[in-house]
Amino acid sequence: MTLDARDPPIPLIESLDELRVSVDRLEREHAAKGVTLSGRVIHVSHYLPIVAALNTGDQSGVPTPPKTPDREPADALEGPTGLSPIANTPDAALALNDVSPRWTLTHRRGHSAMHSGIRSLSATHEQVIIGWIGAIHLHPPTPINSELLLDQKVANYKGPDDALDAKPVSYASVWLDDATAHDHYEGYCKATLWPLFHYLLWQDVTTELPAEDKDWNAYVRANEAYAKRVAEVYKPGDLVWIHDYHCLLVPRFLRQLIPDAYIGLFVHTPFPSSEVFRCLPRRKEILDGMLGANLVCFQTYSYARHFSSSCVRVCGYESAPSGIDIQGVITTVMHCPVGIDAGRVEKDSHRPGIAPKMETLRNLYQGKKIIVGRDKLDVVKGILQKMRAFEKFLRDYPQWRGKVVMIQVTSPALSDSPKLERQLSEIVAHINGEYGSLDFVPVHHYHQVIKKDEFYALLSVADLALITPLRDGMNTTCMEYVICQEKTKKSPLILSEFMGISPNMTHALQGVASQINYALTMDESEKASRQTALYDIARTHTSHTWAAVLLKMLLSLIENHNTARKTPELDRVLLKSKYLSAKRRLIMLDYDGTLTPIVKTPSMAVPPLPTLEALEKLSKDPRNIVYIISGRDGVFLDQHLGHISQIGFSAEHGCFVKERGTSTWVNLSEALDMSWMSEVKEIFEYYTERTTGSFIEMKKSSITWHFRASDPEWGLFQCKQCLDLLENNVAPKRPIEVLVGKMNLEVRPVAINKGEIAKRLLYTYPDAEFVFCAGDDKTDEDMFRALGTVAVELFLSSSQVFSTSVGLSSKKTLASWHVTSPAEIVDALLGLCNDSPSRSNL
Ligand SMILES: O=P(O)(O)OC[C@H]1O[C@H](O[C@H]2O[C@H](CO)[C@@H](O)[C@H](O)[C@H]2O)[C@H](O)[C@@H](O)[C@@H]1O
Repeated sequence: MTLDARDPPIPLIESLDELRVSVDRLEREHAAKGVTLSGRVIHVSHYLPIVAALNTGDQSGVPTPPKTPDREPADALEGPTGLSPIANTPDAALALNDVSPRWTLTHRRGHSAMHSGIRSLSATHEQVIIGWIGAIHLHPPTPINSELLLDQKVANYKGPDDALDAKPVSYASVWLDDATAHDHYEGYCKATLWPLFHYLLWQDVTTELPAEDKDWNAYVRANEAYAKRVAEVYKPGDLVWIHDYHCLLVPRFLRQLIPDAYIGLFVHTPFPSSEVFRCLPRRKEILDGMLGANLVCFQTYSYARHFSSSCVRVCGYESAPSGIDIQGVITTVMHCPVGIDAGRVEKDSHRPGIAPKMETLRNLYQGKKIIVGRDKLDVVKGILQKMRAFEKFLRDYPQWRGKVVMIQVTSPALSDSPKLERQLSEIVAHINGEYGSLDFVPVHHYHQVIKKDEFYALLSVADLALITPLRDGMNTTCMEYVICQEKTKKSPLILSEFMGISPNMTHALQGVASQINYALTMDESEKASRQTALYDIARTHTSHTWAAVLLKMLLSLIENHNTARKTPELDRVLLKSKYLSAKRRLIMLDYDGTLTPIVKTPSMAVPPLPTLEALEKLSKDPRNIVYIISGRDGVFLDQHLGHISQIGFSAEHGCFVKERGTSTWVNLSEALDMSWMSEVKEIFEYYTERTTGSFIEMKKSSITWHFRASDPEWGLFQCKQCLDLLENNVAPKRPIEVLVGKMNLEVRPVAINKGEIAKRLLYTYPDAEFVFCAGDDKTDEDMFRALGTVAVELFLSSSQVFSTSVGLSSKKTLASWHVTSPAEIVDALLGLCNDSPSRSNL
């Protein structure tokens, strides 16, 4: 099978030393520009790497380690960070931490790649690690109320390797009540998000639908608690990295608490195709939660692409070259695969205890080829399918019968699946019955947590590793295998193509039954060359380089983040006071997206009642000159607003004008060359035929091609093609300007724009002492630009001119003020003409 061509392997990255130099350089550059950075990184993940137990008196009670959360099987061992085994015993932890004898803090296993990456940053940065401490194990079970005490203990916790860090690491726990913790993790995370993110729609994993609302509410509560905890420890200039699918709403909640925080989100799981993701009832909330981050990063390009595509398709957001654009605010979307602590694994794989275990295994399976597999007993790991493939191999290649053993280790998953266990036992028994004999057993299945030495011994003696999950965010076992094989057999590796690691491990084999035969008969030189390539990847793409890349990426975005001008929110008190003191007021208003919200079909964008009320009231005041300056044609404006006789109109981006109190439209484009219209129409027709849902809006002097109702990605792609054609082949020869609007492309004469109309009005009413001009899209920027120049000529001070953009404060605009919705514009207008105080005065 071939790889998805769109999912390229990650090119070789900078070495860890080079990355650290780049990070240091970026920080110096920021400092030189006056950007405050604290030199501290806050990491947020579901669990702290700590287990707490309270010994309530019965000394016989020893805390049992909690079940490992959903991570690669290697994590269920002692962890490839190579933690000293002594630290994993409560007594040792007491000695290490010097805590009250009642509390025992021990190292939590799991997420080893993430934690070793995080820890590696301590070489250069101070760090705070925030997470849930987990359920407290009481011996004997007793009610407790010792959170405060435990909080201090956690803050001062020293992990097994913390003493080696150049910069301090501290810990802060998030407190979740039992119901929230349970429904957040076992509920929304494991029963809803996990299956969906691994392409298992819920009916495949359970006969009952997940308790959607209860679990969702707990997910929200838990995510709020994580965000609050970050806010409590946050110092200006901290970089915040939030990890994984348990915390997808934390970026948004944190953004609300600390608007200027530098936030990164790393998703360790797969992110499914938008067609699957859109099945999630809370899809929009999840995406909005994630988009609170400045940077969202995934393991692979495919996952990043699926995420961007979901933002476009589910939320209707725009895709920008580097990420997702929500009204001018960009969330950058990147990918960077996590690796392992290769140096540590290398060292650990040569521990003295391993060689005798390898010898034992060799003697046990003398003369046989050994295939190894180790997976969590989780349906997404595809163990049944792997067994079926092994059976097919024995069926198709009878010459191997009696000569190959498959050693499959499964570690317990979070929640037991008796059905899966039974099915696995059945298929193992079937293969052994069919292809085994009294003195030969082809499949050896061990369902247990094996010791790291045993695991590394197994990986080292193997002739082939078979790692074939149905879906896996990354999978680091294969990297450990490659490291273990370097000094032993250089045996090949078969990987499923549905793993995050696969695009990077291009020298592994894909496919199963026939590839087992191929791998077992591979000559030594091919084995060696494949191993060299795989080893190179495992050694260079480590958990340490991953963490350094994350830091570098977030630091690289800070410049944009800081230099992006924030447009202040419209000051309604100032607006009203300037309005009241002016004897003459000029009010220029765009229509779509300013006086009425953007809707799917242009004809549905009728003015809401408050808009009509505001326009009627404003235009009745003889001191007010009110104009609508729109891209719409005169017919539409007449139909919906024509009855308000004291309003003046400009239609089709300035091509037509209807003065106040008159009923005649004056065509300002009459003298212009309009021969381009048929050519542009033909081009738009070409694209309409090929873009389902798109249509052309023909006006008298301008043409608009709409694609809002089309497939969003195809529509945007076609729009870019069409824009390219118009700009490069038509615009250079014809007197036109091509405008990129809101899900549309517009073409109008180059000589006329909304800015010209705004200038005209400013010169016509030079006695205006108050100017309010509002718009939402790029064509309205022409008005704001004109205001900037003409206001100076007319001696209008900046406090008299209220150019107002509808959009977020970080949207790029020439306007001086912003509001976030058309409703706020209308509310501000009503606030001006009503005697009652405006909303902001209340
Ligand atoms: O200058 P404006 O008053 O803002 O008008 C700009 C264009 O607006 C209309 O299209 C946009 O609004 C539609 C209704 O909300 C929406 O369906 C469409 O996707 C938007 O592009 C209008 O149809 C165009 O003629 C105007 O030029």
